[in-house]
Amino acid sequence: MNLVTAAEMRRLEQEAAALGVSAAELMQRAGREVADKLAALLEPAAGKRVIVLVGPGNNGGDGLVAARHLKTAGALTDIYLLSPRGSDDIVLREAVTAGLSPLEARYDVGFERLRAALEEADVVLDAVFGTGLGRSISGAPAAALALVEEARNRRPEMTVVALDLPSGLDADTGAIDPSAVRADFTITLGYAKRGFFLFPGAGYTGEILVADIGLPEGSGAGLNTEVLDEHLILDLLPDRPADAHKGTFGKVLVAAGSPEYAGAAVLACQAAGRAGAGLVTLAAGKSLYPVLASRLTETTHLILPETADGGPAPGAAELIAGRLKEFSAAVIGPGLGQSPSAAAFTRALLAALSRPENRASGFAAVLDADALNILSAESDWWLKVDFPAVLTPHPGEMARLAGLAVPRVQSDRIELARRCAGLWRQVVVLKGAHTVIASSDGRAALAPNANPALATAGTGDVLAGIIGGLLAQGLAPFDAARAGVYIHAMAAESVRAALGDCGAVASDLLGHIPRSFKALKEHDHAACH
Ligand SMILES: NC(=O)C1=CN([C@@H]2O[C@H](COP(=O)(O)OP(=O)(O)OC[C@H]3O[C@@H](n4cnc5c(N)ncnc54)[C@H](O)[C@@H]3O)[C@@H](O)[C@H]2O)[C@H](O)CC1
Ligand SMILES: [K+]
Repeated sequence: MNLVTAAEMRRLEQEAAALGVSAAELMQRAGREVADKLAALLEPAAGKRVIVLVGPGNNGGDGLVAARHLKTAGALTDIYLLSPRGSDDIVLREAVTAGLSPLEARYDVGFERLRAALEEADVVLDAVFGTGLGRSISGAPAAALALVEEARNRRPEMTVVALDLPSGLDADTGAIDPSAVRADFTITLGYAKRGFFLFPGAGYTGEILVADIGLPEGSGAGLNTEVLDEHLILDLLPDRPADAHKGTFGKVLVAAGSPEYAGAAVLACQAAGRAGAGLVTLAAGKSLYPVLASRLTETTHLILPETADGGPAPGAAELIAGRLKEFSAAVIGPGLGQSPSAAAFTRALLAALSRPENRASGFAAVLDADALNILSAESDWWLKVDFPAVLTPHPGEMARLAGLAVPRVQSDRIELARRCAGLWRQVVVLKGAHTVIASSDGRAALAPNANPALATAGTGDVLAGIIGGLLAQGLAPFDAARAGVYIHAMAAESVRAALGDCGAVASDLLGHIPRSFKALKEHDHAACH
């Protein structure tokens, strides 16, 4: 599903106008679509009490058109003008002609009429501000939204529906005005807005419904930001031919683990296998072998010589380099640690991978965790990653890679990931609530959900393994990253459904990975038959 900024939405409206679909016509379609979707939510609409809060601009205009259609559908509809609208306002005149008597804030002393209406309302339709919000909300709009919040706290059965977006939510950044009211539903026009998938805004939309307002065919062609959905992911997943053998599904080399973080190697290897790789080989230090081998039944081992401190010895990377052509993918970093020996090993391994003669065609690697931290210690580090890679930083690792502070990373997640993917010429997976996946060609995708069950040690190792497993099966880096993030999120959702928000651990995800693939394919099968 494409996402837009406010400016992109305005451009689409202008393109529609150039094709003969006027703003007035778009408003009529928008209002009618909003009314239809709201009536479907209310089913039946007849007899339900709806109050439409109308702002000064086109968002308010949409609200007036919706109010008229809701009245026609039998809803007991009130319109409440937060600001005066011009006497030549066609949609206001149409509403009045249809028998709606607008209440006006300017005449409503102490907001008594609004308070009374809110005591009986089944639904509040928030048509105060949309993509034209330009400054902090104050005056009557702020007072009215505060009364909605109060009424909803008193009467939780009252439903708040945002028109296009919750008033006070920044369509581009997800920033929230203090007056913003959380919506139970957001009926958004044309395309969902980027701010719906950026916190704190992501916590204000409620369920998102997209209203088709008849933008011209292909209007989304120039858009470069999407939110992942199952149809997209299904198209990306590798085939599983019946006559397959383990070589069909590729071989992953995992360079991970250290005495302090042995579990990361276990999680990454198991996740790669669970994601469908044909064979997983773990390159880790000799002293770790007994522990890891006891935890990894299906994994084979490339045992590395060690230094006294338990890190990879010099020559360990060359040992791997000599076998690299056996592998279609690698996962480098989980639990490696940042000891001098681990740093030297990582740099040598990346240098070996940067020589094409060492790589199978189509090879790609996931660089995760300590591999990223070790890289970021060097200036122009991206010049040393001269092979296809998927970088999977969390915000702290991204900050170090980009040379920025974490708040700066978090304040501009989509565009920063996109810019860095272009500069570093790699796929960047910026993890966090609504993980961003950016490609060097300018495309960006967002994970559809934000799941606190993922905020625990080791889930990143699992994600790195899943992406490595998909790369091994021949997916291009951007495809493997998008599919991996989506499957990882699906697995987390089913873990949360089974275990709740607290107490799930990363290894709980593993069994849910194949189930997520299965659920996707069964859902597709059901949808097609
Ligand atoms: N997407 C589409 O194809 C269509 C969308 N429509 C709707 O248009 C709004 C955007 O309308 P716009 O008039 O640009 O702005 P708003 O209605 O969001 O804001 C109202 C108006 O208020 C002023 N303003 C801004 N911030 C404040 C503030 N804090 N306090 C007071 N006043 C403020 C400013 O002048 C704004 O212009 C979009 O969301 C859709 O709902 C089209 O109607 C149909 C096509
Ligand atoms: K709104």
